[in-house]
Amino acid sequence: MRLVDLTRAAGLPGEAAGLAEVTAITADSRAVETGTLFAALPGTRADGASYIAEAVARGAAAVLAPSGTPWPAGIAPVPLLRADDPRRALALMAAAFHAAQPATLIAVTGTNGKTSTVDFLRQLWTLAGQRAASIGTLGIVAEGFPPGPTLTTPDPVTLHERLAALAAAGVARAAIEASSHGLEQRRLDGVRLAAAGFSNLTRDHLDFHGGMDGYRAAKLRLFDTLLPAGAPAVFNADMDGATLDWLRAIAARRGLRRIEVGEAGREIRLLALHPQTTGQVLEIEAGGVPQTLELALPGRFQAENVLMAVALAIATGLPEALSLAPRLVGVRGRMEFAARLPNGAAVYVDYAHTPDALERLLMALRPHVTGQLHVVFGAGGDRDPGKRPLMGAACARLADRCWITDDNPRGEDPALIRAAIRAACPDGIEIGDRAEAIAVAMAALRAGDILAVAGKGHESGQTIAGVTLPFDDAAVVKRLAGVAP
Ligand SMILES: CC(=O)N[C@H]1[C@@H](OP(=O)(O)OP(=O)(O)OC[C@H]2O[C@@H](n3ccc(=O)[nH]c3=O)[C@H](O)[C@@H]2O)O[C@H](CO)[C@@H](O)[C@@H]1O[C@H](C)C(=O)N[C@@H](C)C(=O)N[C@H](CCC(=O)O)C(=O)O
Ligand SMILES: Nc1ncnc2c1ncn2[C@@H]1O[C@H](COP(=O)(O)OP(=O)(O)OP(=O)(O)O)[C@@H](O)[C@H]1O
Ligand SMILES: N[C@H](CCC[C@H](N)C(=O)O)C(=O)O
Ligand SMILES: [Mg+2]
Repeated sequence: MRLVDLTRAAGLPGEAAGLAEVTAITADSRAVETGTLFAALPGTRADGASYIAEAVARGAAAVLAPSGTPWPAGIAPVPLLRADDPRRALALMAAAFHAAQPATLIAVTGTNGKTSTVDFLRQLWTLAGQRAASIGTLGIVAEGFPPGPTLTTPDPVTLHERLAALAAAGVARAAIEASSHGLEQRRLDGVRLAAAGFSNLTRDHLDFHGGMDGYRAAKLRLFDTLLPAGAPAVFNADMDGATLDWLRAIAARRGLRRIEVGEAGREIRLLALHPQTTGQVLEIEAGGVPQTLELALPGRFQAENVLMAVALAIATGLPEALSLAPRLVGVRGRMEFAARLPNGAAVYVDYAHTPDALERLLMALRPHVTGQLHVVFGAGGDRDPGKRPLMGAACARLADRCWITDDNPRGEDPALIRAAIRAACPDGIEIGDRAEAIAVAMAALRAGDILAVAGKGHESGQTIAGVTLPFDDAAVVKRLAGVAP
């Protein structure tokens, strides 16, 4: 592709482009080959500008860099494109380079519920006989596609290459998770969105965003910058009032088609929720019509995610979405039933790794407990340390027995992470080794008890001191329970 066409797509002046041809785009100097456009981005650990010389030596056809970046001394010149917002320019260029995208693309953001909601959307479309994909923490889920990388929101170069491949394979519908990191880093700026959803905003990722205001602002970009005017915007009306007010104001200012779901919802209102043995019956009012909806999924948070997915599907042309919802099945690692012990006690695996998610999970399990509710949990290293005592407090308040263990300590001392949790969960029993903690907790279960193994959900590895070893909560539970995986 001609460099000048890429600069145009990114809204940059074209003079620097000359006659150069671009055969690939990357933000990683190590992946540069002859003809590649190298985006030199300042990051959290390194500055891409310091790799310009290496990229040129490898044959870069052009370089994209932040405004003001000097050309390194002694390096043969190639076209240098300077942008005030180089990450956005990169995303727009990647979109132009790969061109095709599924016609109906929906983005879902919020602290919790993104993976579940995009999975439910893919399921709804598939149940309706349409080829569909979901993209996010579980990778790319689409028939015939490998899962690929598992950032919640992929980098724009990978994303647009995959979106084009999906479109070429006839996948016309896709739902994608918009993480706050992804939105902040402009990973989605080149995506042509048909609709977007916002589930909730509670504490997470403050290490990256500095505070709740920065975290919220990153998520609001989906609505104030990325979603085209007139497009449907679905909000869970039960989220915190401050964020909902922001969203409503943005929707009004930008002419978005606002749709609200939840107990306080307008378009789909949740009137009552009746837990059943393995699922729940919802009383709802949809489009002003009272009706019941039977779900094969337990837990109020799952009901909220289903209503969000249904509203997004209806808003983008699937009127039968509500009638398909009873056929939705659970998402890997999200309130996943893992095993029942001979005495009847049940074990669930879930991805709750924030204070709110733990609270919602334990509240969802409580109606099913006739004995005691147990939870095995920890907190990830190299992530917001402030959430650790809050996670401890949520478990201390809502579970009967807490087992504090390691999640992914990454580069941190696991004992210090556990101590930070225990400060707010003093009765928690500390067992660092995760498999041992699960085994001890399972051995303590009596008839009528439920154990939640929280924090790692679908994850297939545990990262300790920077090394990831195979570890799968559900597999450990099943092995201990003597159940086939
Ligand atoms: C904090 C963060 O999001 N970092 C992501 C970001 O890295 P970065 O820009 O900070 O990169 P850096 O290492 O400082 O390097 C700066 C630049 O120099 C380049 N470089 C570096 C070395 C070299 O030899 N040559 C070279 O060109 C790098 O490619 C990069 O462009 O861009 C990288 C490439 O796309 C990502 O791999 C990396 O994700 C890291 C691994 C990560 O852990 N991200 C997590 C926190 C994340 O994004 N999580 C969210 C949220 C999950 C949730 O919702 O819970 C997600 O969407 O997954
Ligand atoms: N709507 C919700 N409200 C509150 N908690 C939820 C909700 N949906 C899911 N959860 C909790 O959060 C966990 C993660 O859910 P899910 O993977 O769907 O969220 P996510 O937003 O994709 O998370 P991540 O940011 O890690 O990708 C679940 O296992 C559950 O404990
Ligand atoms: N996307 C989240 C996942 C957290 C999962 C949990 N197991 C942990 O390691 O903290 C993050 O990177 O913060
Ligand atoms: Mg996710």
